[in-house]
Amino acid sequence: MSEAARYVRIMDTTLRDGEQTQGVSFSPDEKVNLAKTLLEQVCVDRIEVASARVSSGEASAVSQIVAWAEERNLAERVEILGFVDGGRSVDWIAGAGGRVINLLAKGSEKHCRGQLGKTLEQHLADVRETVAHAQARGLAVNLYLEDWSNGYRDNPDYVFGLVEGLADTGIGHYMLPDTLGVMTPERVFAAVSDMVQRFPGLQFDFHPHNDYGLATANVLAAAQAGAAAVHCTINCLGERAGNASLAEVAVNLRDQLGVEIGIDESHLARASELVEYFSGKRIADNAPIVGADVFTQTAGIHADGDKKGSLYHSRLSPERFARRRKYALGKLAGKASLAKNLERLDIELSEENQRKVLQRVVELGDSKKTITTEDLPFIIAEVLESKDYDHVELLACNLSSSLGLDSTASIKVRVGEQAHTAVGSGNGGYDAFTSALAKVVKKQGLVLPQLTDFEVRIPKGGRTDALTECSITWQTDEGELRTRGVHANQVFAAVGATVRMLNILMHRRLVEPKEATSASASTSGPELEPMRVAAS
Ligand SMILES: CC(C)C(=O)C(=O)O
Repeated sequence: MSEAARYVRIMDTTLRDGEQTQGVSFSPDEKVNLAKTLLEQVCVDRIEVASARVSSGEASAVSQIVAWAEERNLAERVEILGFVDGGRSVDWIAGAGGRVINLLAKGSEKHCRGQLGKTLEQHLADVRETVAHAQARGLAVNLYLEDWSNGYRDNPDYVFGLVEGLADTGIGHYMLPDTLGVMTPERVFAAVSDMVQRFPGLQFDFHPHNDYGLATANVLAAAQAGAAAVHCTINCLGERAGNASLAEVAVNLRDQLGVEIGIDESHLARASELVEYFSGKRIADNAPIVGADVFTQTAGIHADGDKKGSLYHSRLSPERFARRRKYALGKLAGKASLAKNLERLDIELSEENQRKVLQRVVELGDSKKTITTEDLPFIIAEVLESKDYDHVELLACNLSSSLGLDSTASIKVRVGEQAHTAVGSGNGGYDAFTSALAKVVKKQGLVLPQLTDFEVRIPKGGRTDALTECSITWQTDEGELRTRGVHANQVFAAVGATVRMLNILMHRRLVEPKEATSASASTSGPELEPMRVAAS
């Protein structure tokens, strides 16, 4: 069979190994949602969702996932880690409705002797008994050879003896973990090839760890050596340095090895985001495929190449992952970066005004500010002294915070031509401010949009007098909007970002429709709807 026709299965263990990431614990509901995403949207072949006997919450998560999977004929693709423990794991898994046990056996003689105090023969007998018990209770069995990487290196005969001694048991997959993430691609290739050739009738999985940062490379080596399946996790979660990133594994198997896989790449970024929310572990902005910035061209020369016909083309196009190319604005930006951003905002500027705006963008970049596409209209407004984004202005604001009492805010805000005052209280200065602001915007028949992310940063170095940058993401009727505010006081940075958001939304509602109307030469024009920026 040619390499291109070979199908390599992917087993995702975000919900088991991923939960062994320090500080990560998924609730049963989160597990159910992630299981659905993995099987139905990302389309991995198998998922490992829990370790047996962990808790009653875990049993409930397994039951719910399996019940959902049963209805869709997917239950055989849901696996649970279990132990050689006199049948207790088997009973726990069967009791929760599970259909597959991934049984953890000792893949290294050192562990077998040192941890269990047993010989290979004794361990084999225990494993065989557990396998028979699992099968009697209707479970399919896969077998992990724990610490196989070191076990194979130190005493391969022990490993061969273990596999040979189980060959007649009907075990589905023999799973070869690099438990401590110590292998190199060359070692993985040699060792997996040896196992595959020595036991031609068996199916081997490779289970990586990323301690040396080689997990993805090791997975590729295992696939090349003939592994039937490889393991990975979303966002590279997993014990210590993690497992291997599903997104990286998927694109490399496809693009570098040309093997077939079942993954739907258009769901990778969304799944990664979901895991970020549920795990509380943010990924780096430059994480391949799923990081926030990996489709952003920063250098003006790259933007120029794109403008002149995709000269910097790569197979990793953002569209492939349902994402969008962005062009960063900062001190490295050039005319083409600005042009691409203006295009996205549908703004046309004369050559002269583009030159002025670019100059300002570079100046701001020089003072280390990051500039978002959404900032651009403000820079344009500032540079061209346009009043376009001058719908709302905070004229005065007094915030007070104290221990044991609510914070209070007293504000004076201009909306259009009119000044309004309001007071509010809340849990912290910003909460108090938004409660006062909500009263002002309510008078205009508006509600503030939902805030979905709030990030405060200071420049590296951590001076207490540093500027603070607050980035807020809002869910508006027209999609996500991110605005920034910069101030020495972090609450006022957030206040700045909020006023900016209101100006953008008011501009969209009050000015852009009018422009569209006059551009289409209508004399009467439709009545403007009252602005409702989002459901509260
Ligand atoms: C628990 C086992 C299967 C594991 O994750 C490993 O050995 O890496």
